[in-house]
Amino acid sequence: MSTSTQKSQNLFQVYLRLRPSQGGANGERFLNVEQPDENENPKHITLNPPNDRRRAIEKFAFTQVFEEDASQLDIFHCTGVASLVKGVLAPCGGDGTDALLATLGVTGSGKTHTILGSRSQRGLTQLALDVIFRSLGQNLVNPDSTPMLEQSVAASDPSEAAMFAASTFVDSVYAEAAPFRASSRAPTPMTVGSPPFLPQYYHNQEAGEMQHLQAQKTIRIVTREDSVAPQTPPSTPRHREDLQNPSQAGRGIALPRSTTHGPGSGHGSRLPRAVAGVKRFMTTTASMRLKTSTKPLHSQSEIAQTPSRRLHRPSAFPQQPDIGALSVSCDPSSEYAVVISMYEVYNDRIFDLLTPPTKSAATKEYRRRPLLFKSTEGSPDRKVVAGLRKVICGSLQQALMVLEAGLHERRVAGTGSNSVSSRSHGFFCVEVKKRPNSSRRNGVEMPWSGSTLTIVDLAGSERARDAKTAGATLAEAGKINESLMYLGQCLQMQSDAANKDKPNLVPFRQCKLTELLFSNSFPSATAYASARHRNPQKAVMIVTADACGDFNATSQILRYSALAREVTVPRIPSITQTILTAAAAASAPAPPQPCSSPLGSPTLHRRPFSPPGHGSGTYPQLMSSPNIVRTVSPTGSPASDVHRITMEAAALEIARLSEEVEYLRQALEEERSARQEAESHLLSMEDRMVELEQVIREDCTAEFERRLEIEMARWRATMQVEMERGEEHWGRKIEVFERSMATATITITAPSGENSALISDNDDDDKENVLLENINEENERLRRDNEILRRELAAMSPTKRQPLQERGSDASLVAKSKSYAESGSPRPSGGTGFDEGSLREKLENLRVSDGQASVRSGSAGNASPKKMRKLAAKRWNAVGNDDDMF
Ligand SMILES: Nc1ncnc2c1ncn2[C@@H]1O[C@H](COP(=O)(O)OP(=O)(O)OP(=O)(O)O)[C@@H](O)[C@H]1O
Repeated sequence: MSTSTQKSQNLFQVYLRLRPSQGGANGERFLNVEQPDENENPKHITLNPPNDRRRAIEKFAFTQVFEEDASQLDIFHCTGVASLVKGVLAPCGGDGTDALLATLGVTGSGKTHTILGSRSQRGLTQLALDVIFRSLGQNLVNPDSTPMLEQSVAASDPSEAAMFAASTFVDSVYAEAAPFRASSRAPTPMTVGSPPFLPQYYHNQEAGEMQHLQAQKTIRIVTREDSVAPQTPPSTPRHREDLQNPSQAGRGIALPRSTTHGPGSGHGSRLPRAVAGVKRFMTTTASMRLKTSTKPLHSQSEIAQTPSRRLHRPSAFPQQPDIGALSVSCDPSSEYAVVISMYEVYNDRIFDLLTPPTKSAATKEYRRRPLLFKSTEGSPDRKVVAGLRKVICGSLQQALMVLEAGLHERRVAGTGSNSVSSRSHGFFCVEVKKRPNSSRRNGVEMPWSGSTLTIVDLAGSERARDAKTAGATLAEAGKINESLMYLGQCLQMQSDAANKDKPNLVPFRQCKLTELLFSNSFPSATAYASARHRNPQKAVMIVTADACGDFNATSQILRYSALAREVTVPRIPSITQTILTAAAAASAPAPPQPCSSPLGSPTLHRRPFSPPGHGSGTYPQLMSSPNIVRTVSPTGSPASDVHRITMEAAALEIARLSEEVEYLRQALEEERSARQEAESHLLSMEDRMVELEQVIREDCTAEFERRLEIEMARWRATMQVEMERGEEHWGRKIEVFERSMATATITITAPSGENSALISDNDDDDKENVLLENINEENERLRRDNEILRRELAAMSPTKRQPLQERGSDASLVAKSKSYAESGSPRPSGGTGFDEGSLREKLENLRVSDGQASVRSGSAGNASPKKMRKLAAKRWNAVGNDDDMF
């Protein structure tokens, strides 16, 4: 198991850190570190299954193993965080190398403690930030004094991010610095202040060092009692501001101020106040996050409903361990900008931790929108988390404030295994952007490039039975375990590939977590073709474990994360063999000699195990079974022989039954875990469906409102047009009416003279047209009547025709007309000929030009067309009466 050669081949360097023990199920230590050769670091551990001698002892290899007494500083130095930072800063020019630092382990094993530290000790994140800012020194651009920095960084950022200067962001998130005081809300983690009920020795300023040591000591003595499941039912995720937040005094001393639901709260009621505070402090201080809750939230929607409030500005951050002497070099010919972003992977979806939730218009709930991990226009060959909020920090202090704000939003919950358990995989990204120094000096805006250090605090794997989770928290656990299973597969593939010298085929696209962790591990397909070739990231995984914790969960994690694994110890003889040996020894005072048995078999064997339902027999069956072989002492009495045979059969039966029981127990365990997984999957699916439904409803409502708006606008426009048209119509009518009134007035007031003649002329034209129209209509009618009459006439007898013919038939009329035409003689006026000419004559007659007629026609001109028609008809009748046309 050589780890040195693997160091170069693996995608991850894998370190193991053991936490100070809390005690396992029975407090038995199952994990031992193998002592290394002289001047070497420990690299191997052995895993001895507790209370189960039949399970093999396994041996695992890691890049390095850190024992319980390893400090944060040891971890920082030995895992090579400084060299990761150096790769990111790229002191020799170029874009540098992306780096990934992650922790993996069972819930409560110390992942968050390692990555984020406690209120007295800094974690790897704070230490890495410290090194970055100290190393950049004068080369770091100050966002507050550099105009247009956000714009220029945003222009070179491929992830469609919203860029902010840290001062703007911090002012929007934090309220003004306030002195320590009791409030309705727990203060921000790591806030320094003097709790009102500190015991005397904590208040002693001169004893600062002692306090510090005391604080560290308290961290080391976390007891199992402190971490037992809360009395209240397990709660679901909650906001950090809802978590109880003990303050920190001086250097890492802090006591809680309110009673909580978390572990320790139960003790708090029984212990004196200060002691209870210390007790709770012990359970909570080892992580810088807030661990216990004052108000449990029961579902994700409850979280969504909680509007974000302004946080209390932290007044100080821990300074230990001190790495003031450490800095790495940066590129002196470049200027740098440090850009920070934070997000979490929750239920396989990505949520920004620096963007506050927004209130949904439809549901009135506060929700975060999931983001996509995708290729963008600016990054076609590499996927990026698109649409994050990113903050440009000009100092370590600003970066820590941003980190604090992001952690405040991360989902945590109290479970039976950890009082504040991370329910999501947290990603903290430090992008170190760089461009040539000369860029601004020459007035030419050069694009920013650079690399990213990503620090990941993974959620811990957990067993529902131990964690005592239910409902949404159980569903989350299902998702967490599922994503960790995929991560395990990827890690196993990488170590298998490294061991077998085969190319890495890591199935990292199975879930968001593995995609985010591994997608930068390989050069992209198009990277070689593109001008900017990026190196694969350098990655460090720190596996955390409790040597006395949950054996099954720990061994599972170690199995897939270790760089190499070996089964070193053969199986211990089974119970069957033990019983048989004992039975044989008991019943054989003298060495037994084989003799012919009734069944005639020569040797004694264990009956092979058959799973239930495969013909396992009862005692009489066993006795008659040909597989059973008995040994009979030649000197023994028949009674003792029978006794011995009975014993052997009993031993076999016991062995068979115990194997059967074992088999059933395993099957049951598998079934149970499968059921739990299925249930949690179902719950998470239900949650997802509810969320989807909500999103669809919101979308539908928005769409409906949009369409309604369009329809309303269209309707309003149509109505406007109609109204205008109506107004125009009535305007025209009124105009016509007014004109006719005016004409009538003029005609009445000036019946004679020049004007009168003129008006009369126009009126005459109008009258003529109307009359002509009426005459044509009348003509038509008369033609029809005429036709009818003619038909009637044709149907009559000749005697009856005569009188009518005398009145003049059509034919005679036509003839008459013809004769007039031929003779050229004028037609007699008032004749019965029905032709246009005579009608015109009649019209001419009608246009009697005396003043009276003009008046009448003038008034007719003002009348409606209907009235005019009536008038014309009357006149026609008058004419008809005068001159009978027929
Ligand atoms: N090396 C350590 N030294 C001191 N205390 C530790 C150490 N590791 C863990 N602890 C303490 O154990 C408790 C649980 O640790 P932590 O929250 O880091 O676990 P975790 O692995 O992040 O759990 P989860 O996955 O549920 O979030 C914390 O109170 C922490 O302070």
